[in-house]
Amino acid sequence: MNTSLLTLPQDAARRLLTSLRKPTRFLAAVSGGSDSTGLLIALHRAVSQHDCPHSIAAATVDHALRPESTAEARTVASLCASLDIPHRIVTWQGDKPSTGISAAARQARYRLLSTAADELGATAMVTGHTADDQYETIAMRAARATQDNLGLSGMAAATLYDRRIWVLRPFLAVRRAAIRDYLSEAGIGWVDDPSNVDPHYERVRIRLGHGARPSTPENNAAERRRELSSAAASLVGRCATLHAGCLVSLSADARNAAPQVLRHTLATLATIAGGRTYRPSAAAMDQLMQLVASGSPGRMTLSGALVQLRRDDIYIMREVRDVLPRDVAAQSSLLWDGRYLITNPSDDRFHVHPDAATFAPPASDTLSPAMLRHIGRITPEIRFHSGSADKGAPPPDTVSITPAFPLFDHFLPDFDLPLAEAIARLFGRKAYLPLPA
Ligand SMILES: Nc1ncnc2c1ncn2[C@@H]1O[C@H](COP(=O)(O)OP(=O)(O)OP(=O)(O)O)[C@@H](O)[C@H]1O
Repeated sequence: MNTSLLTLPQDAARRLLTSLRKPTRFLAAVSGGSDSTGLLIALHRAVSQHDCPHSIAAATVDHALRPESTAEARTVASLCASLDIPHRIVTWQGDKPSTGISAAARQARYRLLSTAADELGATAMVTGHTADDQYETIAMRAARATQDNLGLSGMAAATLYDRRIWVLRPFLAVRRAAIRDYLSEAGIGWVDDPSNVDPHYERVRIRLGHGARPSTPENNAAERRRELSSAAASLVGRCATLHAGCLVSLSADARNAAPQVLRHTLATLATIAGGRTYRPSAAAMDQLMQLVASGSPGRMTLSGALVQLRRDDIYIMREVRDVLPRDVAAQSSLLWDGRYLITNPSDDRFHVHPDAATFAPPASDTLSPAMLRHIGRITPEIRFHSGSADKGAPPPDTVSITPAFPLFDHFLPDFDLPLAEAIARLFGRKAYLPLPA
C-alpha cells in the first residue's frame, strides 16, 4: 500500500488553503456523513486560524428519497449554526425518475449545490470524496474500461462543473478511517446513510470486497493523463484548422506526433464533432489508428463523427446520419445535435434544420466539393415559423449559436483542461473558468 500519499484531514485542509493565493470562499457540500462532516470541521478550524484570508459556507441537498433525509439535513444545519457557518438546505423537488436514480440524484445535487454557492457568495465548492472513494472509483472503471483506460486516473482533485464553478476534492488522499478518528476525537457525530452498506450498489460491493486494500492510486495516472492532454493541446495548436465553424482538419505534421498523442487528439476531436459526451471505444480507436497508419486514403465513422483521410491531411466532421431538425421555443435555449447551444431570445418559435440547398459554402481551396456539400448537411439553419413573410428569413442578430462540447462542458476534470482550452480556442469560444489559484 502506498501510504506515503495518505494524509490526515487537518493537514489536507491546511494544504488546500495554503495552495490558494486569492481569498476564496468555499461552499462545503455536506451530506452529514463522516467524510463531508470531517471536511467541514477541518476546513472550519483551518479558516478560523489567525490571518487566514479564506472563508466557508455550507449546503446540504435533501434528495427527499428517504424519510430521514430532512432530519439529517437539519442536523447539519444545527452543526453549522453552532459553528457560525452560513448554511443552506436545498431540496430536490418534483418527480423522481424510476430508473437511473443515482445518476439523476447526482445531476440534481450538483445543480442545487452550485445555486447554493451563488446564493452564499462562494467561488469554489469542496466535497468530501476520500482515498477510499478513489480506490472504489478506479476499481469500478477498471472493471469496465473500454475507452483507452482514461478512467484509471480516477477522480480529479478538481472538476469544473457546468463551466461555472470548480469542485475541489481536498480529501482524495485521506482515508475514511482517519476522518472518523478525527471526528471522534472532536466529539462530533455523523449520519450513516443506509445506502452506503447496501450491496445492491456496485460501489458497496467493491468496498465490502476490498476491506483494507490500497486506497490511493499507486501510479501517477492522473499526471500522465494531464501530460497527454497537454501534448494533444499542443498538437491541436500546431496542426488543427477549423473550416466553416464545424469541420476540423489536421495537417500532415500531426502524423509525426507520438501515436498515443495523435490517438487521444483524434478520439477527442471525433467526440466533439459527433456532439457526444463519451469518447469512442478503444476498439473503434484501434481501427481508426490502423487506417491512419496505413497511409492510404479512407474514411471511418465513429461516435457520430466522420474521419476522412485525404492526401496527408485528416478531416474530422459530424457524420450526416441522425442530424435531426428541432424547434426552439420562444425565449429559450436548446442544445442542438450536441454541438451547438442555440438561444432564441425572440417571441417566436423557430426551427433548426440543416439545409444543404440554401447553404452558402465558404470559399475554400483545401476542401473538396463533396466536403463543402457535407458541411451544408450538418450546419444549423434557422427558420422562423411565424408569418409567411418571416419564413426562411435569416436569424435576427439576437439569436446566438455557440459551439458546445458536452464532453467537457458539464464535468471537466482538471487533467483534461489543457486540451479543452485548445479546442475552445480552435472554435473561437470563450475560455473555461480558470482553476482557483
Ligand atoms: N446530500 C448531499 N448534500 C451535500 N453534499 C453531498 C450530498 N451527498 C453527497 N455530497 C457530497 O459529495 C461527496 C461524495 O458523496 P457520495 O460519495 O455519496 O457521492 P457520489 O455520488 O459518489 O460522488 P459524486 O458526486 O462525485 O458522484 C460527499 O463527501 C459530499 O461532499
